[in-house]
Amino acid sequence: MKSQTQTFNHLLPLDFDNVSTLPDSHAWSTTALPSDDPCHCTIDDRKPLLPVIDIGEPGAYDLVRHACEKWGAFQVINHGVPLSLFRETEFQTRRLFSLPMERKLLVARQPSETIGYGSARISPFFPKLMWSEGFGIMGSPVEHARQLWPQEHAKFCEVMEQWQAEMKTLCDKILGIMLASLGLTHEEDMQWFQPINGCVRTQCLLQLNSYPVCPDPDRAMGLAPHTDTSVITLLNQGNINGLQVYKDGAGWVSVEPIEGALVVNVGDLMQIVSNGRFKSVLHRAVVNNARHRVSTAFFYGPPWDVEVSPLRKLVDSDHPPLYRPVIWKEYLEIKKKIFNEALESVRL
Ligand SMILES: O=C(O)CCC(=O)C(=O)O
Ligand SMILES: [Fe+2]
Repeated sequence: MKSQTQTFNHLLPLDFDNVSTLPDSHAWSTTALPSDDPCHCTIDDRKPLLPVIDIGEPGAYDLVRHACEKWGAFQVINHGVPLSLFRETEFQTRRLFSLPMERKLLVARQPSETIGYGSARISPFFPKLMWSEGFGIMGSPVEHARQLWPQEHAKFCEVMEQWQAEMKTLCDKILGIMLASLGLTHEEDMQWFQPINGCVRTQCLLQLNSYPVCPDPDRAMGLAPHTDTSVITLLNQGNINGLQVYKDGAGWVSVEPIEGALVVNVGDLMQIVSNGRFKSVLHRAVVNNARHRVSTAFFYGPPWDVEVSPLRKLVDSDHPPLYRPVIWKEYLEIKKKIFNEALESVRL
């Protein structure tokens, strides 16, 4: 009975609108708290800032390589995605999360699935629950949207499909820049990344995240520390502070929101294909007691059946392969079992 209740809690978020104090289930121990670190919520002058890169500039390749090696992340500007679409996507995201809990539960995510409404998928790996709720979309969200808004779902679907299309095109481009920055071309070096009829075959997930106003943000966690399983992730974090990335030697660094910028995360698969040159960034989201924050994360990866391994040209006698070949589907299963230890477990 007890374990059933726990599983239930891990899947379904709290009805945050009806909670005025932080329940014990969501109160993190002091060692895991965001506020154990001076960087919480404010930008600290002593901390380095996550690089902001204009990908239209000729020097972008070197900056991208440097950022991926040193941080595993950067903010991208001048990427061509219209600001109006950023606003519409945020509007539709807020519209979804502001629905009453009974309605959101109509599209609750099943335990083995990634799409639908629920708690953070990483919840089972932590002793406390997170102050957030999420909604996963793969391709058309129409089935779920129809249940959420029997009459008025067309606009939500249109905006989310347009956002996914823009994110996919931009990921194709950014991955091209990342490979080129290492002296590689996708045609020769990364076979799954070859466009067929002008289109790269990929498997992507759009995750909408919501972090309601929290009565006790210093004792709560929005999204606990994790690396993304993707090749790369494009995150629109909106205009409210909350995202933090971990940098060796600097600790947790807040990522300053910039209107119209997107955060690019190097994911686990990119760390594998780059043979450890690019690092999968550890990151988390903290919460606040004043403003409801939403974000959208677009996880970009190859089709499930593709085998991923360190790219041939990055391996030689001085640089032996650091990771064994792994099929993406298999890697996801490993991640579901051992979470942040997954990368280490495929290391040679
Ligand atoms: O909301 C954020 O800033 C972070 C989201 C994130 O890391 C994720 O969805 O994987
Ligand atoms: Fe993430």
